[in-house]
Amino acid sequence: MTEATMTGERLRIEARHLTKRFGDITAVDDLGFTVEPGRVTGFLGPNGSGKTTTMRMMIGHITPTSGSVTIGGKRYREFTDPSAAVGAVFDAASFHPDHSARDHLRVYAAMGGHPDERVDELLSLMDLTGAARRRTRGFSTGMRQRLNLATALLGDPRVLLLDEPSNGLDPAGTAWLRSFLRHLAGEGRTVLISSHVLGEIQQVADDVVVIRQGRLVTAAPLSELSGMEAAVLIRSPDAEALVQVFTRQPPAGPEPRVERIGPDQLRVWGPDAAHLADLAAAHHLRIHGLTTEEPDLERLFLDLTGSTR
Ligand SMILES: Nc1ncnc2c1ncn2[C@@H]1O[C@H](COP(=O)(O)OP(=O)(O)OP(=O)(O)O)[C@@H](O)[C@H]1O
Repeated sequence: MTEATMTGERLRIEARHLTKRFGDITAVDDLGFTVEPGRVTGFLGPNGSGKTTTMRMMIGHITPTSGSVTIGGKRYREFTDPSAAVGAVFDAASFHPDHSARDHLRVYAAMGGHPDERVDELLSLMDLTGAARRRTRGFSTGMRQRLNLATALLGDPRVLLLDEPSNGLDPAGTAWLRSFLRHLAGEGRTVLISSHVLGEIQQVADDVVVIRQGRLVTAAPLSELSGMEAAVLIRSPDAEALVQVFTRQPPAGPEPRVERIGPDQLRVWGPDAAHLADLAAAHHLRIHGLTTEEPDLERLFLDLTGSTR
């Protein structure tokens, strides 16, 4: 039986053993992950790793070879009003060049049974009211992206899927998109955004799902991923003595892991810079430089996905 999507419903996406083969190519390979409502999830992987194929399977554009992906426990086709459940933006979305932004939205609104007022609401929300009557052929990439987004939002969906939405956006457009997505997640919606560059989603994602060659590499909160890398770089003429102190009399809190990276340099993971400096001072050991190294998430991502830069 099918049911209408209720306002405020929280819909979790669940992929189980999801697999898609195109002839000899296995684009998606036994993939399992969940995407939680109320959060922004980054879907990451190098070019050709299967992100678009996976997202197209979520909305029934592509049929899985085996396994399943459900939204709120249902397959996309089981929703009586799919546009109220899921909105999707794919790169390839195109507009009739001679149609205005308003015409374009009206066509889609009519198809989905949405009133014309919704079109004006979205034009305003997307800051396109001023361009509503202009033909889309003259639209900038940013305007096209916003029109794509408006189209996906016509049914006020509880789940939003965005495939590489930052492509071609300027910094202002990217910042706007980030705050908009955060706002949608704050309303309990499920937001999945794909990218092949971690930096693009690092500032917006709560969780990440990383894939490589169609297989899951990791699925975790972004904070856990960054936690793996935090380090303090210490320059000291007493480096050897510091190693002894840190390993034999560790400070309270996380246990230090120490790497000697030169005669007078150490890298320490675990305790923060203040703890390490206090410990050195307590043992009258000299510190000439102390830097907290921001975790290089991009490096980590490239390592995880086996890419190079
Ligand atoms: N219709 C198709 N027929 C044959 N092979 C396909 C088809 N669609 C995708 N593929 C192949 O499946 C693999 C995964 O492609 P997909 O587009 O899903 O990856 P992606 O991670 O979205 O990449 P990108 O970041 O470049 O968009 C690739 O090897 C691609 O060439």
